[in-house]
Amino acid sequence: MNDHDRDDENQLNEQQLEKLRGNLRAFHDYLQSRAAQNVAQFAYSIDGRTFHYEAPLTLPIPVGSYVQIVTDDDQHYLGQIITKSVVKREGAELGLELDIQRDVFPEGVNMSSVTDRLRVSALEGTGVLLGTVTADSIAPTSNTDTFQTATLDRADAALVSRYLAGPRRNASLPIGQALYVDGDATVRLDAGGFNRHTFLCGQSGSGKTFSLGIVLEQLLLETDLRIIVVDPNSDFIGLDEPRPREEVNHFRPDPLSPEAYDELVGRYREATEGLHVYRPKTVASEDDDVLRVRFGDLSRTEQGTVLELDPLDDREEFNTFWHVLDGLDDREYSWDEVQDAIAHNFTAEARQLGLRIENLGLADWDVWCSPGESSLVDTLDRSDWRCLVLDVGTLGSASEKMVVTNAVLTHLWRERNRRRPTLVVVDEAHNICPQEPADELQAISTDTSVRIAAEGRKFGLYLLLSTQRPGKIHDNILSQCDNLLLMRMNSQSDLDHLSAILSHVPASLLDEATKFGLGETVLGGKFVQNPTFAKFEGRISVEGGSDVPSTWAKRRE
Ligand SMILES: Nc1ncnc2c1ncn2[C@@H]1O[C@H](COP(=O)(O)OP(=O)(O)OP(=O)(O)O)[C@@H](O)[C@H]1O
Repeated sequence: MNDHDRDDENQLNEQQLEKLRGNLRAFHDYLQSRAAQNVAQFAYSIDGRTFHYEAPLTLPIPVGSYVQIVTDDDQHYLGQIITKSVVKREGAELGLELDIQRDVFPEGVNMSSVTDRLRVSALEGTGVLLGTVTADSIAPTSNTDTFQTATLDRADAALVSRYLAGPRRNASLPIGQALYVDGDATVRLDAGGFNRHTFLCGQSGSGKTFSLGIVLEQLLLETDLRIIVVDPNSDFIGLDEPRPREEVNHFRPDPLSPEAYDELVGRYREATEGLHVYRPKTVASEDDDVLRVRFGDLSRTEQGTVLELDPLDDREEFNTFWHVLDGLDDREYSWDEVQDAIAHNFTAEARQLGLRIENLGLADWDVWCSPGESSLVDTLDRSDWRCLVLDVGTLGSASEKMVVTNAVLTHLWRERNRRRPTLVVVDEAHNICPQEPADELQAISTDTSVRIAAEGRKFGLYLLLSTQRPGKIHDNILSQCDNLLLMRMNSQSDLDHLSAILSHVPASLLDEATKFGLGETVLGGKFVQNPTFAKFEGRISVEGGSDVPSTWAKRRE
């Protein structure tokens, strides 16, 4: 064996080198994972209202979830995670002496020791202290509830349930289960919170309509609040029809026994006795009321807008029109009576007016009451109803929808001094109160909605507006909404818009909406104690307005 051969033998071959590298890597990973496991899991509070925390990456505490905090002196707190981020810190330096002869390395490689610095990743963030937990209460904290070292862990379902049940003087509306809790924790809305305006938004398919249905069902079951639903997609025409037990159970975590189902349905039928579904004559069944208004129910401005009359550009016609209306006995005139009066006015302007009506096709609208026929607006004045569902979705034209909606909103505002608590629910609200109205009818409905949003509360008029396009709603209305129900929303600009206008839910919680699944929501405002993450569950009534089934896409046999 010559010197050269001996050198080759002493040197590590590729396989041995790979093994050495592997061992070093394994040792590194072992120390790294030990370091990660040893990340402290602690919290401290310097103001008694909020806390800071650090925890291992593996601790499942999503933003919005509940945590239990126990201090060194055994004070227990319930907290909620508000922000969460990953920090990477430099850990200890790891050094390894290599007991290997220098000449075993291939040429150019020279190693007597290796060193490596561990890098430790951990969670850190902030939260709010929701209360001090004792055996019989969860009391608000004060600014003296400061602590330096406390352990932090996920809160158990029993504690979260206790918190969510809260001390309530008002009726509670169970709407589903809290998210991020191992076990059942029912989320209940405080019915008293509906004396504020409410904003519900989420992108298409997030479960808005289904969830709104649950809120309405619970309001019907548990309160006496009168409800008017402006329903542009015919989604709530089955609100008074309970589903069969199997279907009800399909949407519940705790299936109802036949007896419990009968009891619930019995109560629901009672609660919906005063529910009337108003539908266009073309589709109304015997049980439905006919969705019609009198021309005289509209304000003069609305009437002129329907005829597309401009007081200055069309001054002659406009003036004739006003005189015709003045000649009618009282406000309760029908469209037919107006047309009749125009036909009996033999002036040139009246003839122009008649032609205008004919050309606009106004006489063919389905929404006009015949002479003597009772109008939807008459019902608004009565007190023998509990809920009115207005199926404007089936009306023939967008203008007819707006006419009915305007007639209702204008009347409610005009009669506000009656002070009858009424929740006005408007689905697809961006069509009724847009930031930028597309036409005169929209401008009128926006104007009335802004008034109701600003001053309606003191007269008992509360809005519940639902939309998938929060950026399109008039800012002066959005800013008046004290309750928020946010479902899945992918658009960051919409979320930024919401957080700029609404202050009751921190932006970091709103941002969670991008991760929501079907039916999941964050609730904030007067109807919950603090922002609450939930999944809607427990729909009772039939959903209307379903999409056309995609059976055409089925695989061919
Ligand atoms: N919490 C839920 N549990 C079970 N099914 C749900 C839930 N929420 C919604 N769904 C179902 O998901 C589908 C879509 O829901 P929904 O119509 O309420 O969505 P949406 O946000 O109103 O959509 P769009 O704006 O397009 O009308 C429906 O078939 C509904 O039955």
